[in-house]
Amino acid sequence: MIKLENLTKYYPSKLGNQYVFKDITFEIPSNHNIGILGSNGAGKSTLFRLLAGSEFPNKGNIVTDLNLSWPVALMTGIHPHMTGRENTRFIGKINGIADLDAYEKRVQEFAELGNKYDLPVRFYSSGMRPRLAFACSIAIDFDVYLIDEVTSVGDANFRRKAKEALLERSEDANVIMVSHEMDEIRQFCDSTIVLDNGNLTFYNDLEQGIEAYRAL
Ligand SMILES: Nc1ncnc2c1ncn2[C@@H]1O[C@H](COP(=O)(O)OP(=O)(O)OP(=O)(O)O)[C@@H](O)[C@H]1O
Repeated sequence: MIKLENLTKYYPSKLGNQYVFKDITFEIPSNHNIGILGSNGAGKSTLFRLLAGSEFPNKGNIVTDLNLSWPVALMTGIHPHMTGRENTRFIGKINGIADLDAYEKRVQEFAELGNKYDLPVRFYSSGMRPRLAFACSIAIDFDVYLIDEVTSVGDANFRRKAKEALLERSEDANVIMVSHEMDEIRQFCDSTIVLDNGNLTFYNDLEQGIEAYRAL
């Protein structure tokens, strides 16, 4: 269960507070793979950051009994001055992984960074960083994976591998995904939430949701 309770989120600006969500109460249905759809600026990434706990609401709460990932492709929690290996162990530790050696090995194998795994992340290319972040996330058994544009992770080969890993994981876990690619939404999701003007609408029928989004 993930509940948004009287949730308000705004960003202060010189034009006044810019509200993304105003006093929203909404339950994100469990046991669904959900695509979040909405126009540019509708609040998809903001919702993700709130779900992942990397930002807080101005008012209200998000209540959940599930273990949610951080947004998978994003660099949340990766420290540029630490090596890939050090980041992995740090992330493993804060996520309560008991066997850190096994976790480190899984991440190393999946990320395929070669000897760069032992260099500080600030020396990584822009494609290598999300590979590390993705590997750190997929190697943890979360209940729900928050996926922001999986198409943006690494090169074509890595993207294929990332998609396969996610599809495999979605047999036991669920995904909540933001993507502007409807093929990707169809591949991973069975339902959608459409964001429009600060409102969230759940569509149990994926195609109906895509149609509603296109009609915006
Ligand atoms: N850090 C911030 N400071 C100020 N305003 C912000 C900040 N982050 C987001 N916003 C504003 O909040 C609104 C929602 O932005 P958000 O990035 O969540 O939209 P989105 O649906 O993910 O858009 P896109 O499809 O373009 O990625 C926008 O109006 C944006 O300008």
